[in-house]
Amino acid sequence: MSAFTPDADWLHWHLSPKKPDFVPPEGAVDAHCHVFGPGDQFPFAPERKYTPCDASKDQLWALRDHLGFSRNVIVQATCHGADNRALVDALEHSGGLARGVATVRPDISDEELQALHAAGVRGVRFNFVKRLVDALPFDSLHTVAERIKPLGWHIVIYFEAQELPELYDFFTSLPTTIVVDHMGRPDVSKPVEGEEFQLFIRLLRENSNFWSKVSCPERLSLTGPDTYDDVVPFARHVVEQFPERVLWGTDWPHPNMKSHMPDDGALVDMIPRIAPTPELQQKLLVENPMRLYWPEEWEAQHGA
Ligand SMILES: O=C(O)/C=C(\CC(=O)C(=O)O)C(=O)O
Repeated sequence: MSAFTPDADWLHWHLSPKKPDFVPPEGAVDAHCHVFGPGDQFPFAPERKYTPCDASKDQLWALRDHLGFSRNVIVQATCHGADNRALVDALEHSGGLARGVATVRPDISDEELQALHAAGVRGVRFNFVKRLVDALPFDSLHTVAERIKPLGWHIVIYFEAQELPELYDFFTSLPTTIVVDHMGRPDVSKPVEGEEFQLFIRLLRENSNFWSKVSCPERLSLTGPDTYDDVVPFARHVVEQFPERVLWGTDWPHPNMKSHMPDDGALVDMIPRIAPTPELQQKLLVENPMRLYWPEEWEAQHGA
């Protein structure tokens, strides 16, 4: 039993997701997911803005296998703050099949950075979503960026589309590969060719170090929890325009979902709708995440 009580409106992840009709290619990577707690072993951060249920590494591995995936990229969520112990524990018990994206403070020691790298961390996350976190000042984030660049790490950024204009110049000043969570959370009531989403497309087009996850239709859709039809054009546009720089993830255990809880198997079945050819699926699910998170292994198998 966890030492923490989930928020009263917390939705638990889907306990019996369908077996996907879509069979992912061999070596497919779930490139955005989380582990939470268990709270009595890995306490949630005092500064958190939500309290989740526990969601263990073993439950994540079971979902991976059920969906037909082979590897995970586990992303530190704000409920754990800069305490990466639950993440590191999962990485150290993954048999090399998981990599991590941590949250670190500017004053982290070199020894702590090296230990995170040894565990399998390959990036840090900058979260700007106000309901989740009070973001650090730009100069502090620049300090983190300069500290992690020598390790070859990248930076995952999470923001809402309406904030992109004010964040744009800061983002393009960062010195590493940048991965945008969930396409920058577009307002899908607006057109793909509209000003708001085209600013995001310009960010990717004019900056070859920028990647995007085409995940989380369940967070973005206004048409409800069946097919997320209104999100498909946005994700498909990004995949077709930037096939070498896209990633996909389940976002299990789907923190802070309020309207419904998606079936992870149904999320997998959306992949052919946003990546309609085997070549695009191979890049999205295997080549791109392997190049970013397991580059040595990928280059050993396929050349640089
Ligand atoms: O899990 C996600 O990608 C999205 C989240 C949670 C999150 O990012 C966090 O807690 O760090 C959200 O929109 O509430």
